[in-house]
Amino acid sequence: MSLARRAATALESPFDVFQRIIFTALPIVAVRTCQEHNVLLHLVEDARKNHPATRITDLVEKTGLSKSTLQTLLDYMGTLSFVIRLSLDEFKPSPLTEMLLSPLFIDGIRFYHDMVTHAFLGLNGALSKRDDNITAFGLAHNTPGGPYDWFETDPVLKHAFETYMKEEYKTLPGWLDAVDFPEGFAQDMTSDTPVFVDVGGGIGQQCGYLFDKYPDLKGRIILQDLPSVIPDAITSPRVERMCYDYFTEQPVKGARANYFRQVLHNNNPDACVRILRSFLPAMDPSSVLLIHEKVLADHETPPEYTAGLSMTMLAMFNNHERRESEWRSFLDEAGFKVRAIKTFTDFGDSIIEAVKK
Ligand SMILES: C[S@@+](CC[C@H](N)C(=O)[O-])C[C@H]1O[C@@H](n2cnc3c(N)ncnc32)[C@H](O)[C@@H]1O
Repeated sequence: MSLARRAATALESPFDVFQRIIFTALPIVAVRTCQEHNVLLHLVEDARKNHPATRITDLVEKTGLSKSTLQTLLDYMGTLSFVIRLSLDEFKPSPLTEMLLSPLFIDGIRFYHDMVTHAFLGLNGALSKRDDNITAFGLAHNTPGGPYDWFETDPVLKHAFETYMKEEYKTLPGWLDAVDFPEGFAQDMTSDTPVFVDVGGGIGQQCGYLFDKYPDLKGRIILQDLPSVIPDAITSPRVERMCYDYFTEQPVKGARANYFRQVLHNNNPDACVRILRSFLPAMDPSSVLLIHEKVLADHETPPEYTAGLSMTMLAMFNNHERRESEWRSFLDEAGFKVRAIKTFTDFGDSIIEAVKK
């Protein structure tokens, strides 16, 4: 993909480059609008009923949007191949339309459109303030708190975020393809041994991934997150749910694997050091930290997706995705040494295995 993108960029004229930049916000705006007003749903439902096309006058009636608004929106959606125009007044779904109605696209786009895109637009202003305590997210949403505080008052966006976190990586290789968990972390133990603690584990999708892959795994699987998140989490006899603030001492002692997925990239280096140090008293000689994050090569430009996620961290938390040397440096500062780094996607998704020094 990135090769194709570079080839296309090489062919672009200055006029093309300018349009590409100024219309950047439009795909997410057009898709979110068509989702919210059920435009895509009506196209798909008509196709399922074997209607050869959906007439614009029917869409006007069903959505309440005006004919000219629908024409404009659907013209733009057509340029993205998200719908197909058949005539002046008739449309049908493209091969991509139904995908835009799946949980990842509905909730992931809602989360990015309603929350993150505003923060992107606040970034320039926030950086101009020259104050590390001001985030683009805070400025854009006029709030002193961070995104996780915001979720406590906005259950719809909180649900959208949880679905996005659950669904986004399903099509990529998983971390258990890179790590032999039973061999590496589950030897010589009883059913009382804490084998896996998923710290800031959200609704517990990685706990589910572990016990689905290894149904005979012995030992306790523990999911930890904030009190506002745990009630939404997976209910399974295999998973103990626990409210825990990762800035306080880890209460589960001697766990084989303390796993953090996309938790540390929300926190600045000082906060990461504080979080990691809160695990030192809980680590015994068989305990390992498994940090599941992007590990960017020190001297390379990351892929577009990873660089975009890094911009998201900048806008939302004043943070970024980290290079290998940064991970090594603050793990060292927190009292850990890196035992291995296993990278398992083209986007830098990696497991950093770290042990107490
Ligand atoms: C980016 S999400 C990652 C969720 C999950 N690990 C995953 O990868 O799907 C970060 C998680 O950290 C949790 N979190 C934020 N602050 C926390 C804190 N102080 N203590 C524990 N969890 C926290 C959030 O509620 C959220 O579920």
